Amino acid sequence: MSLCWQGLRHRYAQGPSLSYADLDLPSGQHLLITGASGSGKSTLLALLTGLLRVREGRLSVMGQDLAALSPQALDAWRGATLGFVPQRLHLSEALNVAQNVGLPFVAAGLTPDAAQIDAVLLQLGVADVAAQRPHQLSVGQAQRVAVARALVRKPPLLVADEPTASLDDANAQAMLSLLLDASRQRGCTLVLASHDARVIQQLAARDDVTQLRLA
Ligand SMILES: Nc1ncnc2c1ncn2[C@@H]1O[C@H](COP(=O)(O)OP(=O)(O)OP(=O)(O)O)[C@@H](O)[C@H]1O
Repeated sequence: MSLCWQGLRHRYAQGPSLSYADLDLPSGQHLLITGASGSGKSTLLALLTGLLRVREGRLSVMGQDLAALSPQALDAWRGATLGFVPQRLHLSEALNVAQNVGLPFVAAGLTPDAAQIDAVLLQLGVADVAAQRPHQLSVGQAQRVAVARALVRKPPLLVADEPTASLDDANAQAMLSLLLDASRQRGCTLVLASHDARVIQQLAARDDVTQLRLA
């Protein structure tokens, strides 16, 4: 199982108590988390990525029981296991494209691996803009750079939060294809939270995607 939880619940001190139906996601399956605004998608992503500690229930992500990790071990686990594509791409204007893609190494206290950066830029078709700043990129190029940054440390898990929310149809389609293709090529598990009807319609038809609807 790549993802597995039982009795998972998160209680906000000044907010709702959110409980999640048990799930076993077989290896090779991707997970699409859907649900209306406020149904708990972001909270679930925060639990799966270790940003919120599991206080109730059991949660295993890529074979690791997250509750068993110290805060330091959780940081190290996150750096080695998880590639994250945020809704707003958060590319730094102070850095060029190659430096942005190298940020996951810096965050882990490592020297950016130039060969891995070059390889992922090439794979995602943005090697030619490596020296440019984010504001010089098209929307599509910026998406590719954000996905390259998520993949540069070869994580087995790729997580995207509402990756198409602010995109027109063409760029939304491009982003979705990018995430699916990158996951297939690298053998990653993809976890995607979205309430975008375009995404749900396209992914619902695939037999390698499990849909989790939150109420
Ligand atoms: N830090 C917090 N403190 C208290 N309540 C919170 C906190 N964060 C989220 N909530 C509440 O928890 C519920 C679930 O929020 P969450 O952001 O997980 O939902 P969501 O499905 O991602 O929504 P959206 O699609 O609007 O981003 C909501 O009622 C929200 O108001």
